[in-house]
Amino acid sequence: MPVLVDPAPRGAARTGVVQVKICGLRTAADVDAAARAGARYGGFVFFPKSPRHLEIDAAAALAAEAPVGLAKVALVVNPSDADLDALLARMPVDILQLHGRETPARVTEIRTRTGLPVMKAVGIAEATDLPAIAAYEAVADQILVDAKPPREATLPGGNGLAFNWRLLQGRVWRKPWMLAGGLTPETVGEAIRLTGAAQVDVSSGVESAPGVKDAGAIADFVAAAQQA
Ligand SMILES: O=C(O)c1ccccc1N[C@@H]1O[C@H](COP(=O)(O)O)[C@@H](O)[C@H]1O
Repeated sequence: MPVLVDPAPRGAARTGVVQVKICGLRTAADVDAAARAGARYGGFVFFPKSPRHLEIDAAAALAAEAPVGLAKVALVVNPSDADLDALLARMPVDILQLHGRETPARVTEIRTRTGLPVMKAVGIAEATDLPAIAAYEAVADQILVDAKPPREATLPGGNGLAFNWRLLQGRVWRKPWMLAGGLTPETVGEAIRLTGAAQVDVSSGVESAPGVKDAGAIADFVAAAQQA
């Protein structure tokens, strides 16, 4: 599996087909639905408080059967070295998604230690949150631009919450980035048009219940993103 970097990552001047990540895959049918729909990335969540959480062996079994074209993204939150060692000893992972309070120094450490591409999530609610993206693009391979979770939220992501996409208009970053946060088959086209995102990520927006993926919604989401 080659390192996944979008050919035209630098902001609004998007060219080519939008690449899609379907996050929170929990069953073989979910993996199949994502791959058949044309998703580029499949996300596996390792966060026990999430309805999408998987034990390592369950995720490893799904990952082993995933088609080559679907990059396997392991979503972890403030992982210790021991957590990472345990995960990577048992599961083939193409990209690590860091979705906690990992500092830029910790991102560098994890990238060096694991040798894997790292995608760092940055939460956005207002313009003052944007400078964090620059700090992380210096050290991560990709940035996941997500909605900032509300203070009372149990999950650091996967809350089905969108942010004001206009905040990203005209912004240019050096590294590839992916738009996330409350996207749905109905809204992803507008989100892409407003932000110029070349990559998008969804979890709640393609579910019939928390943690239960809907194959039809996955197909609709990927089609809408690719047609935007
Ligand atoms: O999906 C989860 O349960 C989750 C848990 C902990 C951290 C992140 C999580 N999901 C990520 O959040 C964004 C947005 O998700 P949504 O589409 O708004 O539901 C996405 O990147 C997921 O990978």
